[in-house]
Amino acid sequence: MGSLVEEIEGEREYDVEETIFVAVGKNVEKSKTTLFWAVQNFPGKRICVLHVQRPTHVLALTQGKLARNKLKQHAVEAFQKLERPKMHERLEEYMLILDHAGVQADTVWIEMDSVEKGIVEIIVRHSVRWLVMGAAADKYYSKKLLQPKSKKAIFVCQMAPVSCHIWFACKGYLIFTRIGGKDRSNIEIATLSPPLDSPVRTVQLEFLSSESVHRVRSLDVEEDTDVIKGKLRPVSWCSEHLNLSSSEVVDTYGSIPLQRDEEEEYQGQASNVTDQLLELSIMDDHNLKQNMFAETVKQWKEENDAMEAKCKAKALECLCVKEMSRRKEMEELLEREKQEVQKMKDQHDELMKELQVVKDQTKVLESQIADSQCTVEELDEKFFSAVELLISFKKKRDDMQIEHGNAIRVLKDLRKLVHGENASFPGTQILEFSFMEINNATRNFDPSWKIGEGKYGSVYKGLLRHVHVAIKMLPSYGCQSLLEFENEVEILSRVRHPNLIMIIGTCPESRSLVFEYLRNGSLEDRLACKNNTPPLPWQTRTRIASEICSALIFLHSNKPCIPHGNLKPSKVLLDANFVSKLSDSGIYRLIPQGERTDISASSCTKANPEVASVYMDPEYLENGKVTRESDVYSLGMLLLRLLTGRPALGLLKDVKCAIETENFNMVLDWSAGDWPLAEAQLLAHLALRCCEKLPLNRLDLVSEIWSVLGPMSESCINSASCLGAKERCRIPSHFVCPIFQEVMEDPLIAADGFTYEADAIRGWLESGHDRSPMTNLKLEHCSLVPNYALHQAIQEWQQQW
Ligand SMILES: Nc1ncnc2c1ncn2[C@@H]1O[C@H](COP(=O)(O)OP(=O)(O)OP(=O)(O)O)[C@@H](O)[C@H]1O
Repeated sequence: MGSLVEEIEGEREYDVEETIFVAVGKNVEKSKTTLFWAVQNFPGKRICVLHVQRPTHVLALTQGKLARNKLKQHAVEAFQKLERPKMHERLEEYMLILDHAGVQADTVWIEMDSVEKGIVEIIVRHSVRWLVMGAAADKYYSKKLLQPKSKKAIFVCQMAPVSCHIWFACKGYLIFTRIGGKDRSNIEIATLSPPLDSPVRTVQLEFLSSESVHRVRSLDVEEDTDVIKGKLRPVSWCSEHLNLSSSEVVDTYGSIPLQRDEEEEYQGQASNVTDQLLELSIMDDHNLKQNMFAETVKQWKEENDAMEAKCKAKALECLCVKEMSRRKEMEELLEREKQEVQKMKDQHDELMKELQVVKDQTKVLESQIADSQCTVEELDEKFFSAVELLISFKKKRDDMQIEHGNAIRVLKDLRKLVHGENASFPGTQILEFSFMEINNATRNFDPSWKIGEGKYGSVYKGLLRHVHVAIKMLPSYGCQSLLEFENEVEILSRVRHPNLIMIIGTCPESRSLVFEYLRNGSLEDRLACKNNTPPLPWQTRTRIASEICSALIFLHSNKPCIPHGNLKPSKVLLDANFVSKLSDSGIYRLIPQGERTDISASSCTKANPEVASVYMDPEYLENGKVTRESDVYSLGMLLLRLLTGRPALGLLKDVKCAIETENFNMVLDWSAGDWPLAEAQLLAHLALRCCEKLPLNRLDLVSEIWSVLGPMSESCINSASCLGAKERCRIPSHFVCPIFQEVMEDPLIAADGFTYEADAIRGWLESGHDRSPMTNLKLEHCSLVPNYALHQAIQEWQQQW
C-alpha cells in the first residue's frame, strides 16, 4: 500500500540543533506528560510538537472496501467531521501550554497510515537531532517500565536515523535513551542541560552527567541490592528488541517501585500539576503566568521530595518491623533452647538418681551372692559328709549281708549235722547271693555288660560287693533239685588250683555261678588280637601251655577224677598278669544228664559246629564219654593254636604237612617274636602226638608232656623275670585309677580331664556326684570318653611280665 503523506502545515525549516521534537499521540493526558517532561528537562530549548494522523477513513473510502457497508460509511464520515478539527484543537492546546510556559514552540503534523513510519519520515525529512517520545502504549503505561513497550516506540528506536538522539519517557520518567550515533562527537550533551538558574533545574535529569547510566529519580533510602539488581536492564534485551549493537545501548536503572497507593498519589500530583499548568495557560498576564508556573513546579518538587521522604520513612518502618519480628523470633528461639536445656538438665538429674539406685542394688546383690556362695560351700560340705555316711552305710550293709550269708551257711551245716550228713570240707566257703544282688551287679542284666555266651549259658560282667566278678547264668534246673545243685557247686568249689578259675559264690535262686573276673579275657580273643590287643609273646604262650597242663594234671589227679571235657582257647582265661586260668572245669556235673547232650548238640550245631568240635576228642564225639585222653587231645590242639595262631579248622593237617615238608617255620606265628625254633618244633611234635586219633597213642600228661613243658616254661619265666623284674615292681602311677587305686582295665576320661576306671567313675556319678573326685570342681558334663591310648599302654606293660 502506498503511503499517503500530507503535510498539514506545509514545508518548514527547523533549527535541528536547537529544537527538541516531541512526538504526541491521540491520548491528550499521556501526550501532555511527555511534553512537560521535555519542557522541564530542556529549558530554553525550542519545542516542536510532532504528530502523525492515521488517515484510515480516507484509505477506506478510496479503496471502496467499506462502500457497501452503509453504517460504517456513516461512521467514517462522522469521524472525518469530528476527528480532524479535534486534532487541531489538541495541537492548539499543546501550543497554548507551551506558550504560557514561555517555551518557543512549533508543530509538525503529517497524515500517514502508519504512525511510527510517519515519525521516522519526519525525522528523516527534517533531519531531526533530538526527539522525545512516549515509551508505552496505554496498557503498559507505567513509570516502572524498563524498556520501550509500544510498537511505535520500538519501531522508531530501530528505524530512526542513527544521528537522531531519542529519549523515551513514560509517566514523567525517562525509561530509555537511544543515543544519537554518527555525529555524536559533535554533540555536546552538556549544552542540552538546563541552566542552573532555571526554575525546573532541580528536576533536571541526572542521566545527562553520565553516558552509560541514567537515573530518573533517586531516593536516599538504602535499598536492597537485590531490588536494584532487579531493575537492571540487560544489554542483550536492547540488542534483541531494538536491533542495536551493545555499544549503542545504554543501560538504565529504573526507579524504586512505589506502593500502589503511593503511585496513585504520585499520578494524582502529576495530573494536578498538569491541570494547574493548563489553568495557567488560560491566564493572560505573561509574567504572572511564568511565576505561577515556576511556583507550581516548585510545589510539585516539594511534594515529590515529601513523597520520597515518606517512602524512605515507610521503607525504614518496614525494616524496623522486620527487625522487630526477627528479634521476636530470636527471643522465642532462645526461650525454647533454654527450656530444652532445662529439660535435659532434669533428665540428667533423674538418670543420676537412677544410677545411684542401681549402684545400691548392685551392692545388695553382691552381698547376697557372697552369702549364697557361703551357703553353697556349706551345702557342699554337708553333701560330701552325707555321701561319706552313705558309703559307710553301704559298707555296713555289705558286711551285714556277708554275716547273714555266713549265718545261713552255719545254719545249713548245723542242719546237715542234724540230718547225719557229712560235714563240709574244711576251708571251703562259697558265698550265696540273692537274685537281687545278681540283678544289681549286672545292672539289670544290661546287654553291654554281657561278655560271652556259651553252651552252658550267658556270662555277664558284674560288680558284687565292690569286687569285679563274672556271672554265669546256667540253664534251668531241669530234674536237678536245688540241693543237688548246691552240692555239686560245693564239690567244684573245693577243687582249687592257681590255674583253675575260682568260684566265688553262687545264686541258687537264679541258678548262676559267680567266678572271679579275669580282665584280659580269653586266650581265643588274645590269639585273635580282638580289640586290637597286641599278639602274645612266645614266652607267654609257652608259660600258658605249661599252666594249662598243670591245671589238667591237678584235675585228673582229683579223686574222683575231674576231666575237663571242653578244653579250648575260649576256656583259658587270662588275669591282669596274663596268668592263665582254666574255666568251666567239671561244670558238666551241674547240667542234668539229659539236658547235657541236648545243649551240647544244639550249641555245637547252632554255633560253628566244626570249630566247636575241632578241639574235641574224636572218641568223645563218637561215644560222648569224657576221659583224661580227651583232655590230652584238646591240649594238643591248644598247643598248635599257641604255636601257629592260626584258626583251629584244618590246623592239625597243616602243621603235620609243614613238619613233614620241613616247612614248620612257615606255619609258626612270628608275631609272637623270635621263637627258639628247636623248642617250637619240639612243642609241635608234642602237640601232634597229643592229637593222635587213638587215645592210647596219645602222650601221657605228666611223664611226657609236663616233663617237657615244665622246664621249658621255667626257663621262659626266668628270662622274662630277669628282663622285667625291675619294671614289674613299679606300676606307672597314671595306670592306676585314682578312685579304686588299682591298675585300670577300662580307662575312661571324665569332664575334669582325669582318667578313671570305668566302674569307679560311673559309680561316682550314679551316686549323685557332680563334682570332680580329684579337684572337687563342678563337672561341666557327665559324658565319659574311652582312653584307648592308655588302655593299650597298660596292656602292653602287663604283657611284659
Ligand atoms: N571268669 C571270667 N572272667 C572273664 N571272662 C570270662 C570269664 N568267664 C567267661 N568269660 C568270658 O565269657 C566267654 C564265654 O565263656 P563260656 O565259657 O560261657 O563260653 P564259651 O567257652 O565261649 O563257649 P562254650 O561254653 O559253649 O564252649 C569267654 O570266652 C570269656 O571271654
